[in-house]
Amino acid sequence: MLSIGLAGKPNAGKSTFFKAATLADVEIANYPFTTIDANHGVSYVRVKCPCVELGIEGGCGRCINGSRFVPVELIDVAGLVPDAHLGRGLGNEFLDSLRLAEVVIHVLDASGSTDAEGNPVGIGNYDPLKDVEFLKREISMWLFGILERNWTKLMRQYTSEKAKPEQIIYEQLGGAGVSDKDVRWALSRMDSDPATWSEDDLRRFAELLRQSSKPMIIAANKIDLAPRENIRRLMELDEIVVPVSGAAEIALRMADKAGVIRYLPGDPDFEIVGELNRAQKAGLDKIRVLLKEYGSTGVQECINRAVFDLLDYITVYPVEDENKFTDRDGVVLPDAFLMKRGSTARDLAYRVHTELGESFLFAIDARRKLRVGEKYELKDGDVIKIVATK
Ligand SMILES: Nc1nc2c(ncn2[C@@H]2O[C@H](COP(=O)(O)OP(=O)(O)OP(=O)(O)O)[C@@H](O)[C@H]2O)c(=O)[nH]1
Ligand SMILES: [Mg+2]
Repeated sequence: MLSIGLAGKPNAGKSTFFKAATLADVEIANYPFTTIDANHGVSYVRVKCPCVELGIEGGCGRCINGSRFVPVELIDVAGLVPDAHLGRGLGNEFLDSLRLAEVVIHVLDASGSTDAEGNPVGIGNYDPLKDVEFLKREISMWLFGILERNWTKLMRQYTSEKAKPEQIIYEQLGGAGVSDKDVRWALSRMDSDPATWSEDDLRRFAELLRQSSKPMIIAANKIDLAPRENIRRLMELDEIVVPVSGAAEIALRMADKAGVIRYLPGDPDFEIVGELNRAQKAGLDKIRVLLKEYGSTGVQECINRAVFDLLDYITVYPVEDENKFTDRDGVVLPDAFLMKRGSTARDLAYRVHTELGESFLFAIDARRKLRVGEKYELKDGDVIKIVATK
């Protein structure tokens, strides 16, 4: 499953975001290092279900009013402080939790109520813009550290055994979730032979690897507390910044679960359907004002943008019957798969089952009832039947 890391300084609201997005019961508190061991959980991207466009009567049964939720893994990492890569605040161990993450949501306390180390200082007493860059540096220096440890040996291997540098570097970084494509891309951006690199060159290379292997989106969290000026300044940055209130999302999801409101993650509003006491009503009224101003709580938007904008994934729907859009048992649109843009019909076959990939003959684009070959590039929302020899 695709993995998304939640990272940032202590007390920024990572576990709150995690709880909001997974409804897992995790510890949340207003002091640094509440989380020590990373939390892993399942959250979802929200997509438009094809059953609406396909005119399937009564819907498909797998979506809620045309919104389909496709699972992704979320990792709530312990708080990172500046110089974490040198081991400060157990930083190295904490950074290791990001190994599996393909993309990072940088949870940032936009209210300015916590300092660089996550200590509470009162709203507006810290400039959140100061936190924007530090996480990139920590992650790239962590990658640098992994490379530097064996660099001399690696380069000796490269020059004496004439091994390919991309292979050697990839193997060294394999466990850090860096792909061979990331390594090739970063190498292509360097203008000299790795054997001649200075320490600064290696640092620059590590930052390129970071950009490629752990792209980042900023969740400007605690918008319910934040001075508007902070949000405005963050939004002006040359970064993807999403205004977020993890706390508001938890309140809405819990109220929905309790049956007092109707709310779907990512919705711009909610409907009150149950009995509320005065305090609950006041709390929800406040959240409604926030939703009006920002469009949503931002939690779902962060997850969606991380997966679709940064990682460039698409959603495809394999079926067995191209006319009824069902599987063998008659279930309509049974599965939704997240795949990298550029994936082919054959890649989808492999994804469904290795055997299906191996015995692939052709595929049928079920929307157009059109036969396509193995190299057919899948499009977002495609409904595909695979035809194989077995
Ligand atoms: N008002 C408000 N408070 C929030 C929000 N998100 C988190 N908080 C509060 O911020 C504090 C820290 O939240 P956590 O989720 O524990 O933060 P963390 O980043 O996981 O912290 P560590 O595990 O210590 O690194 C808690 O008091 C939360 O209630 C938010 O959107 N709005
Ligand atoms: Mg935490």
